[in-house]
Amino acid sequence: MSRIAILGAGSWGTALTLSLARRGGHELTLWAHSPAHAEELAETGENKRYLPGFIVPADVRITSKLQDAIHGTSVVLCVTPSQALRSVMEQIAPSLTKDQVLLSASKGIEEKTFLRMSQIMANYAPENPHGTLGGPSFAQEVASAMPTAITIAADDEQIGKRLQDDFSSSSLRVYRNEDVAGTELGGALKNVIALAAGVVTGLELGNNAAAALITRGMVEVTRLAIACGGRRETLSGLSGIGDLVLTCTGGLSRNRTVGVELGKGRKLPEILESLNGKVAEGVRSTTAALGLAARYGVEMPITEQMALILHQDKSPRDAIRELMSRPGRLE
Ligand SMILES: NC(=O)C1=CN([C@@H]2O[C@H](COP(=O)(O)OP(=O)(O)OC[C@H]3O[C@@H](n4cnc5c(N)ncnc54)[C@H](O)[C@@H]3O)[C@@H](O)[C@H]2O)C=CC1
Ligand SMILES: O=C(CO)COP(=O)(O)O
Repeated sequence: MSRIAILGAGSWGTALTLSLARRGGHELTLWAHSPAHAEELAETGENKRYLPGFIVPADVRITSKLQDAIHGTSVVLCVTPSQALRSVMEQIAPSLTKDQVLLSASKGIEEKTFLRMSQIMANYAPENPHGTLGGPSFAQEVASAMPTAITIAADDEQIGKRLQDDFSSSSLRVYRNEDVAGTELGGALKNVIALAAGVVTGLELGNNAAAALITRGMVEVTRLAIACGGRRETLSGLSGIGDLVLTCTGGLSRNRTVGVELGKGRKLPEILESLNGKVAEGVRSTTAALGLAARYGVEMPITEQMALILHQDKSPRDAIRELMSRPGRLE
């Protein structure tokens, strides 16, 4: 049995809580950022705002107090939006004991520092074991117990095996690897490409264009991940091509949806407003991805055009035209 704190009661934190509860054998605490949200969750069991239609079992403890949430747990699962992880780590670091495993399930890169989630966790808790959870996994489908395969990466093999066992169930198949950097970057960078795939769909450019975008997107994601220390095999796996395909083609993706709306000509602030507090990580990870690309001298033409659309109001049609008119090159 593990005592697990789930930090983040958005759709993914809630879906993982439901999945862990269904597996059974754990003591679970779910932390919600807002006290009002925690109160509503504790009272009704339903996460009406972020994952309506599912009931969190009554034996899952709900709290809005971070110290209470992590106290006495063996695993601390961080599932906040990426840009909020630093603030959570700052608050919990003084109370952590060295044996508590820190596992991130967020998919983003910190905007100002270009750091991955595990690097932020290691900054605040260098002696704690840590890992990351990735792979193609829409929260609604996991919450519905639809068959899903994910991957958990941890540098320490024994920790990885323990986490694999903790999360595995009849509807959640968990693979394992030791490439934390590759797994995190696969998850974060696919969001940028999903925005671009959405743009292509919103512009009604056809299936050929979408397939080209996904394929060339994968090339630049892989290039950067490898430059940052990731392994090519990881990018060919669930947290690379698996998550990229899901997010670029699945109607449930928030990132793809933002791209579709941009392609249709709507403006970013208005689109973000209509997400009603739900996070589309790619919007802020695009800048960080470009920062990393510059640091490592990696070419990322799709990411570059996506940044111009998002942050400099470039017309999506002009961005695609520019991608199409790049000089011919070897594949
Ligand atoms: N929803 C999904 O299907 C999946 C999401 N993820 C990742 O999980 C992470 C969390 O996303 P979702 O659960 O989808 O979020 P969401 O979009 O459902 O909800 C946003 C969450 O952020 C919280 N929040 C807002 N400001 C905060 C702050 N300052 N500090 C802490 N929390 C704050 C809100 O209370 C809410 O719980 C993201 O990195 C996302 O990429 C990963 C796999 C699947
Ligand atoms: O990461 C996801 C599925 O694996 C969810 O993607 P979105 O954040 O685009 O909804």
